[in-house]
Amino acid sequence: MSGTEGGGDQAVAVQVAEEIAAEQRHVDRVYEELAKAGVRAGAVEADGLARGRTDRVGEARDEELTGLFERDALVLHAARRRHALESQYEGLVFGRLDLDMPVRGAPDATDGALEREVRYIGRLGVRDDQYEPLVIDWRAPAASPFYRATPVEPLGVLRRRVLRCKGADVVGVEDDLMVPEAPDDLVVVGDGALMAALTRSRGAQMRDIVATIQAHQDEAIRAPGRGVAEITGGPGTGKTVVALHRAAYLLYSDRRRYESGGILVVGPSAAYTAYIERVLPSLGEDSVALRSLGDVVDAIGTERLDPPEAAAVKGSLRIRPVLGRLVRMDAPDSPTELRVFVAGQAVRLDRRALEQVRSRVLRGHQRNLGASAARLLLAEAAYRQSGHDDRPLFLDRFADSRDVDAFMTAWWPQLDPREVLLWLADDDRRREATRGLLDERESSVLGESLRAALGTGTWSVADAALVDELASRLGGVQEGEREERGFYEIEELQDVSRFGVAEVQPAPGGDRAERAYTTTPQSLRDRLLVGTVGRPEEYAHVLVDEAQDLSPMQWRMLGRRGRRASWTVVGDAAQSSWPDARESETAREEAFARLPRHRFHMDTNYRNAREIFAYAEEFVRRHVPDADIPRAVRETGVEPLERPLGDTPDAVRRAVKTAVDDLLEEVEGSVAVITPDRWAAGLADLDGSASGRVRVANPMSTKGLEYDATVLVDPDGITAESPGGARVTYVAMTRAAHRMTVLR
Ligand SMILES: Nc1ncnc2c1ncn2[C@@H]1O[C@H](COP(=O)(O)OP(=O)(O)OP(=O)(O)O)[C@@H](O)[C@H]1O
Repeated sequence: MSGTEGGGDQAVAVQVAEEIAAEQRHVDRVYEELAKAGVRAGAVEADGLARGRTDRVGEARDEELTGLFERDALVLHAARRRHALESQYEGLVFGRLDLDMPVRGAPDATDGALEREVRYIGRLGVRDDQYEPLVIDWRAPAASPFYRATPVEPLGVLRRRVLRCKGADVVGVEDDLMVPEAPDDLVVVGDGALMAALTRSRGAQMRDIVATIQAHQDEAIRAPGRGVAEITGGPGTGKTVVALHRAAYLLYSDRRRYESGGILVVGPSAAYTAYIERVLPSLGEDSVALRSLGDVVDAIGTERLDPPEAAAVKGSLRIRPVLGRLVRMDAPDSPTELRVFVAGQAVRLDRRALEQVRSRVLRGHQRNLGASAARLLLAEAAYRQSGHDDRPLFLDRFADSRDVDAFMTAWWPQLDPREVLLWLADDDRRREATRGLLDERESSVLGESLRAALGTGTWSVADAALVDELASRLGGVQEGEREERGFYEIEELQDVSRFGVAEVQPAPGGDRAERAYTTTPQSLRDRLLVGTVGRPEEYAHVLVDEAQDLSPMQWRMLGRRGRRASWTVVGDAAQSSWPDARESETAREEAFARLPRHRFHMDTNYRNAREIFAYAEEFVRRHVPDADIPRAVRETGVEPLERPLGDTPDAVRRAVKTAVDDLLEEVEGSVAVITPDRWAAGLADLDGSASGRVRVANPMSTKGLEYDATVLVDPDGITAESPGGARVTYVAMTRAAHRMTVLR
């Protein structure tokens, strides 16, 4: 404790209580105003979000702010209705600045006249009836000294105070002094808010860090919206949490652009999206689309991972020409010649003639959009072959012919990209598609992986990018040309099985005329084809986390969603699990086109206690000499424990159980058992034990996550079985905040 002279603990406690009481009075006023604003806002809530756009820097003019605060109050009202703005530790108001600012309106700021100013900082801005600011949104320019001020460059700040609130109650204050001596009227209490935040136990979900953003993090958060912001740094340096705050900042700074254009946040797994999903709502923002990599493409949605060898083939750019061949192939059961009577004349076009027509059409059209062009070219070819003497008449009859209609349906069907991908499960087609492009082994691994999709009724995460690529080459399925499959007549249907449906149930609700139906897919194959793959939705901003793991094909998939977007890209090469970094880099550059780059490097590890990170550091230096090593800031005085693993499943289980029980005693929150697949089965039942505090996870699925404590099972086994080898083990070693036990 500093700034208090003499006096015992009791005197300090009294002082702290007084400070808390004073802050409580302000917080109470804020909530009162909010309640009033809520009533005022009711009528005009709808246009709240449409108002207010600020991209200015520096001091804002009052009139500008009025619009903003009003909007914020409205937005808050709406947000509260939706989420009741749940606040775990820091509430709506979390900060206070006491500044010495040049007297306003003074003829010359250099005359040294200063006046004291107090600003409260919160998740959203609130004004009173007189439009006096009660709380400033953390993203507003006027709030930036809260994050940027340092004792070296105080920016006018004397004291920065973090308020800890539970709901509407102030429960603590933590101060940082920015000047050598506190002025007499400013009390300074606490040990600093950052350490207090870092020592806390971690919940099941990531929290916002709005009260303790550090200056170098703030630079990345407030970086210009255009172009590509690249955030790099080692484990636990706050890359993810900073990127999420940046998304909230972008929405604030240019709401019109980012709210209507949309922000897409992509992470490695569903566990990751579940882990981060509360951060943005806690900042009052809920208009961001969170997706895992297996869930980016409509109608796919999967978490199943291919074996590493198959994932490597499917993720590489070398698969593109294979897909190119598929798009040109005959559909199964396609006719090999055209025989029709047109205008009294027999016509026959053989396979070669048909192929020529197809090639010409595909040069200028996507396949699903080329049927009309193909029909015109067929007509010309048929006319030439027929020797008919009246060209217009012949072409006219050809256009009207029912037989030609039937032929076209069979020869140029609308192709669902998923069905086309499944052609690779057929050995003959697969060989034809991969000949000279993939080696024997790669080709057969590819075939097996699609048979696995058919065998399980689920796509793999890598398949999503292939379906997306095929969809962009084939063009959207033209509904009019597709066989009618409307469910409006389904009640009359006796046999629905030919639609791939085993059971049809009227969905609850809705009147009869527009009643919807839920259907139970019939076979595993049909399950793969549920829904439709539409055009990719495009976004104004795309934020990619764990970017080092994206395959080149996945970069292309995201590129299609960000053709006009700005980007935030987060990653650490040393944690990469993708084998060919250079190929990935190429695809990534293509996605960013020529956008300007802004690079931010994070070098402080806020997650791992220093003792835990030292253990991981020693490991990674041996295996990845050029790893980006951050500096851990917090000590616990407790070294990671190393214990023997045992060599039978029973012995392993006993060792894990003991380690878990010990850790449950030592930490308050979560304990994860991170294990290679070979021991996973024997440990599965520990998952969810101790009232959900224990998690059993495989190393890949812990990417981006953190726990209070971890039991790292058989690190050598993890290295041996992961395609990313030691890099994946490094990920697993850097998940624990407070304690780690290693069984080897
Ligand atoms: N300024 C801060 N104040 C409080 N906590 C912070 C701060 N910066 C980061 N943290 C905490 O540090 C932890 C690690 O952050 P995060 O997961 O964003 O790191 P990361 O760089 O993405 O890690 P990794 O690459 O290992 O997944 C989180 O618990 C986060 O809340």
